[in-house]
Amino acid sequence: MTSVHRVTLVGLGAIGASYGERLLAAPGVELRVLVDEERKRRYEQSGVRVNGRRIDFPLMVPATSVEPADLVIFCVKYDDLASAIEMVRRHAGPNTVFMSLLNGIASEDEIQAAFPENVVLHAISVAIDAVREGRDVRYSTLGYISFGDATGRHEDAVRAVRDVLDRAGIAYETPEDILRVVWWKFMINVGINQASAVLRAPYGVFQRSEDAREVMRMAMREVVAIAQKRGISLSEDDVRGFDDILNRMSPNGKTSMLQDVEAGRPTEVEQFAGTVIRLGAELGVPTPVNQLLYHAIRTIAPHAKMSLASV
Ligand SMILES: NC(=O)C1=CN([C@@H]2O[C@H](COP(=O)(O)OP(=O)(O)OC[C@H]3O[C@@H](n4cnc5c(N)ncnc54)[C@H](OP(=O)(O)O)[C@@H]3O)[C@@H](O)[C@H]2O)C=CC1
Ligand SMILES: CC(C)(CO)C(=O)C(=O)O
Repeated sequence: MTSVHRVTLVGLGAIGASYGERLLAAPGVELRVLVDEERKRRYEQSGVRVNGRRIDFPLMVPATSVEPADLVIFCVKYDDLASAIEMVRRHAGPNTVFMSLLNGIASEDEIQAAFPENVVLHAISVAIDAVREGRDVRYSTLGYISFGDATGRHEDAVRAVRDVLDRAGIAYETPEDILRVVWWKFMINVGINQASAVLRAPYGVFQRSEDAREVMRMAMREVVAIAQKRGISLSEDDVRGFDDILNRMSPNGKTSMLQDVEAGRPTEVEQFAGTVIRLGAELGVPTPVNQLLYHAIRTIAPHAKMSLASV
């Protein structure tokens, strides 16, 4: 792929609407936001706002026949990834590149399994402080997207995605070792998302309280121990290094997991503590902090019946 023209976005929530607004305005980009019939009706009725401005996103249902996308971007929560993958099939052609901005370490493998012949880039969004209430999304910083090709075979796809992000004015980095960065972000989410959910704490609480930061760090250190066993070079410096990013976030901003808890939505706890507990058991790494967080978060938020606790 040499350049990105058609972009299909699935998931018009906190991060999807924030990046979607930029992509919609980008020169040479035809954005299609893929939704089911029910969501289309709902979004058209309520409108979608980003930082207080109504944005008329081009909503498209899966049945509409379209030219394949050059780039598909997933911005759903993990529980909705399987349905999003099915919806996107008609937008996929042999040259479609996929990118998932979901947190956690599993979404790229699931997308690759569904589209084995396509290029799937690894990506995460760092330091964005988007908050969604209903269909109103607000952010003070978009942070940046860190992305790359873990196989080292698709430099052309990386170049094309860089170019479209440049046109959209979305900041990015393309690190040498994207898998390390994905694990680094996983460490952050296991720490701050889960600590913020149980403490009901926006970023300002972590900026002020050494105790809150210590709750977060205790959970992160279990990810560091697991990562090291898997040959991924995370360390205490990475745990401490997150303070710089945290201190730049809006004090009123909230992690996606705290937003889920407050809105009564299912959380991504299976992807965070659930994964840490499972990998810890496989690798002989104790994970008491994540076990506590796992059960605490499942106590305060709706969750799937099948889970780590019931298998
Ligand atoms: N919020 C943040 O600051 C950050 C979030 N992330 C990660 O990004 C991912 C998305 O998070 P976030 O944006 O907060 O989540 P949101 O819940 O705000 O948005 C997800 C959106 O996906 C929509 N959706 C779900 N299933 C489908 C489907 N089948 N077709 C079309 N749309 C669908 C939902 O629609 P509806 O609302 O109508 O149900 C929802 O609006 C998560 O993995 C999160 O961990 C990463 C970095 C920062
Ligand atoms: C890092 C953080 C906390 C904000 O970008 C995030 O990824 C989330 O809220 O899910």
